[in-house]
Amino acid sequence: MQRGFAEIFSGQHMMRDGPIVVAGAGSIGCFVGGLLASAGRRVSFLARPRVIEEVERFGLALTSLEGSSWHVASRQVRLSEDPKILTDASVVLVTVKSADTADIADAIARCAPQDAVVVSLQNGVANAATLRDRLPGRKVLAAMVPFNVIAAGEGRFHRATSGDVVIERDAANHAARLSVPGLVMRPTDNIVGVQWGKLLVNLNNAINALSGLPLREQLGSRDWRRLFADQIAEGLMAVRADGIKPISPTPVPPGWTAHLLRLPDALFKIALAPAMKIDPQARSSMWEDLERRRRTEIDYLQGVVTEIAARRGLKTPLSRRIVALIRAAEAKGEGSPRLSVAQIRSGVAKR
Ligand SMILES: NC(=O)C1=CN([C@@H]2O[C@H](COP(=O)(O)OP(=O)(O)OC[C@H]3O[C@@H](n4cnc5c(N)ncnc54)[C@H](OP(=O)(O)O)[C@@H]3O)[C@@H](O)[C@H]2O)C=CC1
Ligand SMILES: CC(C)(CO)C(=O)C(=O)O
Repeated sequence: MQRGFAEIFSGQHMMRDGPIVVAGAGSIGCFVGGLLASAGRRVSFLARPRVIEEVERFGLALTSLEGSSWHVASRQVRLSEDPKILTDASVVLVTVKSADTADIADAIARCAPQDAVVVSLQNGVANAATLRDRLPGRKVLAAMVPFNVIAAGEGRFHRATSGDVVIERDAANHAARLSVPGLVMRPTDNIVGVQWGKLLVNLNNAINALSGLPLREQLGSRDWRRLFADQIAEGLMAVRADGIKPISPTPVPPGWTAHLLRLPDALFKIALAPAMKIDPQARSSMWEDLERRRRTEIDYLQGVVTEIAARRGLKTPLSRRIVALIRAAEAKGEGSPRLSVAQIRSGVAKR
């Protein structure tokens, strides 16, 4: 056996003792990677210079809605903008936005060991497939992150909603290997259903980004919830037309979500408040993209719905309108356009 490559047997698989490398450390990567480091795992961050400077200067101060906190000193993680940091990875956690998946896959192909296990912690339903296409012969696991992370600056990352990560089950049990205090990874035999269920929830990312409101305020208003419900109804119609059975990331089944969202405020609070704990500051990752003048993931969320609809001859006017509004906001580069429900619905036949 080679020095430094102590192999741990688990089931039929072996795992090298190399670090976990977070590929594209931003909100999710710093939070998940930080929790792993705080539990004593060796963690490396492939990150942009601004993130490296922030972590070098402040370390990581991780907090959660439930009141837990963790501090990770900068010396507890290795940081680099050079993909060569992937060279000794045993696990690579992919946490870039969907448009960057192909590029990060190419970096993994060039630099990471062939037996490093690649885990996608991204939203959308196509990232694991992109990684598999570009990383032939490598083990790629899809996972779904249900919680929101706020990047508050100066190394502070706050988990602003709750939930466990769900990860594709594998014989080497990466769900257990990557679970540490504060971070539970639950294995599933149907990650595809889980990802499509999350996609339906993520259709609110664009609505939230267009509104400019915190998620809690937005979801506290029936008009906004009705808009989200109409968006889910379109998404569900498209997804079902493609023969997909989504699994909800919340305790509410996908078929019921739209009905519950349409309830009057008082009833909605009673029905969903226990399941929906949201920090008053939480906003969707797409809102953050608009604010930071970055490309959004709209093509991988509403864009998937409109693509299925086009193929199946279905009408999804609200999804099309929202794609157009997000594209316009990206092009303008002025952050959230802070639209009203009526402005978003303008020109879209009401259900
Ligand atoms: N934020 C959230 O609350 C949640 C996010 N998600 C999903 O998780 C995924 C990650 O989201 P999030 O953490 O918000 O994204 P972020 O944009 O915060 O983080 C991704 C980071 O990766 C960097 N990056 C991209 N390419 C490279 C590269 N080649 N080398 C080094 N760094 C790179 C980006 O830099 P740059 O911006 O300069 O390109 C950015 O800093 C997305 O799919 C998102 O939808 C899921 C649940 C919740
Ligand atoms: C807010 C949350 C957790 C669900 O929409 C999310 O996935 C995101 O912001 O991308």
